[in-house]
Amino acid sequence: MSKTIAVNAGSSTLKFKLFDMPSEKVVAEGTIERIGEEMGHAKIKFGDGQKHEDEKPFKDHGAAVQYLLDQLIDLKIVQNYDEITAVGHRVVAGGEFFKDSAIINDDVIKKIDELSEYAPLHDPAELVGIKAFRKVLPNAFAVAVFDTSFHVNMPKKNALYSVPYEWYEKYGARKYGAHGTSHRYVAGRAAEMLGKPLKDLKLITMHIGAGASITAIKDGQSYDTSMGFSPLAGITMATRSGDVDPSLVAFMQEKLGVSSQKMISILNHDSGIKGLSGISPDMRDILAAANKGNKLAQLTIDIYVNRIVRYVGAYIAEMGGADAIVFTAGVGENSAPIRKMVTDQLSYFGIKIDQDKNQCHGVERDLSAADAKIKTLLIPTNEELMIVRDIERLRKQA
Ligand SMILES: Nc1ncnc2c1ncn2[C@@H]1O[C@H](COP(=O)(O)OP(=O)(O)O)[C@@H](O)[C@H]1O
Ligand SMILES: CC(=O)OP(=O)(O)O
Ligand SMILES: [Mg+2]
Repeated sequence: MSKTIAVNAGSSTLKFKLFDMPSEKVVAEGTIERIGEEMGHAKIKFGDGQKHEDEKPFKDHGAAVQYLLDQLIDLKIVQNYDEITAVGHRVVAGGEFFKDSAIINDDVIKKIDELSEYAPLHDPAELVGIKAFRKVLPNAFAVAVFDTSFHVNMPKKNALYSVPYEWYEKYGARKYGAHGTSHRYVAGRAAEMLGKPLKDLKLITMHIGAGASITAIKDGQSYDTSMGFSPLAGITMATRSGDVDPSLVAFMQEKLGVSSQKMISILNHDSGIKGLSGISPDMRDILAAANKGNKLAQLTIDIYVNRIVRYVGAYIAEMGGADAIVFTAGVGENSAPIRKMVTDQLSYFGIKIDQDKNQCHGVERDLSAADAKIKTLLIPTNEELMIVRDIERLRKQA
């Protein structure tokens, strides 16, 4: 039996799933969290319910990938790397070039490298993973699955900025969005849960993790999304600001006497939940601090919830209604209080959850109250499964 590994590098995490193929049975999976922070955490599940955990710093994604490769052998998850015959990598920015997943070769690597400026927090880290796996698995069938592919055909009226049109023609200045693999997966699951074809549904999928984006899905396709030219735009994130007035950026750049590159770095790394609260980029810490009466933590939560509500409201208007909203990713899957705050504020639209059903995390569940007009679904994302399915699809075509 051959094995396929899906590698998913997020801004603060490295996740993997190892599948037995063709059964798609997950034989090992793990997450390395809090990469780049003072203390990191690794969790690997494998075998018959065996678990391995480590509390140690991972200075960057390179360290995390090396750790993962070492553990595959040390924990005897595989005897030999050759057992893994296919590998899929999540890549955030594929620009307009990658309209679909792609078989990795030197040209594809070069192109991803070129596109890195569109997603500086992600693509370089993902390239580290691609190259490290290529070294130990030189013969594996390797595929890159792009976050942006799902959004690439969104209507131009939603993708373009109100700036000189030639910026788009000459430089590709448009909204690319991200998390497409996740939005695509949860939309498909939502259609199954609702028992209707995806193309007949209007959905709003809220991928709220360390990075976060909200997507309006209509006719089975991405119709609009909150991330922009890069994953810096949209709602408040762990360390990313989300939308800000560009004039403020220029103003602050002058006040702080920093370069535009430094300014973008501050907006990417030192803003969002972390910058507002001064406590932590992690919503768990902010909720705990707010519970103890920390006012800035409470304000951070209020801003965070407001941005989500703002986009959901906008997308209901843009699509002329919605059948369901979907919570997914780290915060969406695990935080009942955030789900409650968001849905409470959306009650005007007939969004209403059952508070008992909401007391759960990480399970697929319809959270809607009996009299809700728009359904609220909780759907744990599974980008890795989508990656594995894309690998199989491309393998058949190859
Ligand atoms: N129980 C929880 N309550 C609130 N937030 C949580 C909880 N569990 C995880 N999170 C949040 O999820 C984030 C990670 O989301 P995830 O989607 O896994 O990350 P990434 O964006 O790196 O893929 C963490 O930064 C943390 O803020
Ligand atoms: C694009 C993006 O923000 O990804 P992540 O949420 O994994 O950081
Ligand atoms: Mg992620």
